[in-house]
Amino acid sequence: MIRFNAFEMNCVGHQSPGLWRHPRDRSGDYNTLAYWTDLARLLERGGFDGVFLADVVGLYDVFGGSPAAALRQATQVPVNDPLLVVPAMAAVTEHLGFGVTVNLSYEVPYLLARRFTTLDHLTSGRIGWNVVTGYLDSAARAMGLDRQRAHDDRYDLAEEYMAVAYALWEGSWDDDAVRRDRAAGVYADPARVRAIRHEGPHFRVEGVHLGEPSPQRTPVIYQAGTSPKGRGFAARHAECVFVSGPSPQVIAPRVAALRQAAVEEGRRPDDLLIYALATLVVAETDAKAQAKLDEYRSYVSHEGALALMSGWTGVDFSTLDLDAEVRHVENDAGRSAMDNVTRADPSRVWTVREVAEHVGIGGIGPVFCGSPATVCDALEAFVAATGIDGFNLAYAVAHETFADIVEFVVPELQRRGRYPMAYRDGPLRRKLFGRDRVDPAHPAARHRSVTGAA
Ligand SMILES: Cc1cc2nc3c(=O)[nH]c(=O)nc-3n(C[C@H](O)[C@H](O)[C@H](O)COP(=O)(O)O)c2cc1C
Repeated sequence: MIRFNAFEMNCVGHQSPGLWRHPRDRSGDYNTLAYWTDLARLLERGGFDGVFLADVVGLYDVFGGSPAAALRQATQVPVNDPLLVVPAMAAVTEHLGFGVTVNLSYEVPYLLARRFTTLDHLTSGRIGWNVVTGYLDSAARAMGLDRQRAHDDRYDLAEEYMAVAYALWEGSWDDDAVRRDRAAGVYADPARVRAIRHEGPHFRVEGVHLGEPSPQRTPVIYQAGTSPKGRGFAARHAECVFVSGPSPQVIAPRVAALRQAAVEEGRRPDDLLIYALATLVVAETDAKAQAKLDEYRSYVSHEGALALMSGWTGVDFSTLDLDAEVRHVENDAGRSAMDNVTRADPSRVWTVREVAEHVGIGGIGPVFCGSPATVCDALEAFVAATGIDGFNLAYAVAHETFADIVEFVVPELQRRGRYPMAYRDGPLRRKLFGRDRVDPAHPAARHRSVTGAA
């Protein structure tokens, strides 16, 4: 089976800088409820596993040393809170999952754990957390730091953060703690609820989790870092992993390394569902699809694309000649973004111009363009070449790109027996993995048997 996620963000244009100017693009309506409820209904009609909401808490101000280009081009700014649109989407759907990005570097674990518990209740167990640590110094400065933590230290902090969150979700309330016994006048049995006690280098927490047990308790954990340190984190914690790169040559070794790392952590290779970034431009015929893509491309903003790339990599692309070759640099921004256009595929050399053109539609992932048959052939070939489980689909034009996928691609994949015909019932984790609670081999499960009363 090939699985689909929709890649979205509570902002304008997300991964296709400049296309907000397209006359049919709706992403400028991101600050209305109808934008999100229409999207949710559409994706559920197409049997998508979920909508994955990206987020950043800073501005893309690396390009030209200022946020001017990002602001001009709506390069992931303005950006609203991703968690707050989830209840509206949940209210109009029954099955769609919600993988929501929250950067833990600037959130208190005790409060964030409660927000996820709240959403797990309100979505009937359809919430997931894309755990990120950020890559923008602008975010760190806005939060009172001089710069962000060093790359690998961010993952160390994340490791401790997860232990606190798991203890709150899994260890504070027993399964039978909530009695709701009207006759006895007992809502919750105090003997079955306890404070978690954590003391580590970054966090000291003593407290009872504020929310009562939700359907999944721990949200489905998503992760998207593929540096060696990021991969280790994913191998321990992630249930779903998002990878991105321009070609199977870049993606395949990352997928193999992730599954191998999961095995080294005592998990099974298929305990990870891996989704690769891609954008599909599809129409009745190859010629019509190509015409559509050409028209989309005429709206691409190169400045916006390079502002994005500069933010992801921490390298100011405005200082480079458009025809210069992109060379590898290591710094404290994201590592995989730079690798994608440098050392991940030594057979391919990228100029700055080529990066701008490529990133302009759907970010750093590939664009598959053509008739339903052509696109489905390409998707099947990509899966066979990489070992991924599905695609994290970006849009060129909101919501037209997803509407085309639901109309053209999903039925063709179903006809080929490569796409689910219906959702499974139950929480997101049951739909994806056949169980409501984390697998016993997952580190969250270790926090289940805490003893001692509050
Ligand atoms: C498909 C995809 C989506 C991502 N979404 C976000 C996001 O929404 N917010 C964020 O701060 N980082 C996001 N990231 C960045 C990762 O969380 C991570 O910081 C980045 O890939 C660098 O990690 P690495 O150096 O371990 O590779 C995303 C990465 C990928 C591949």
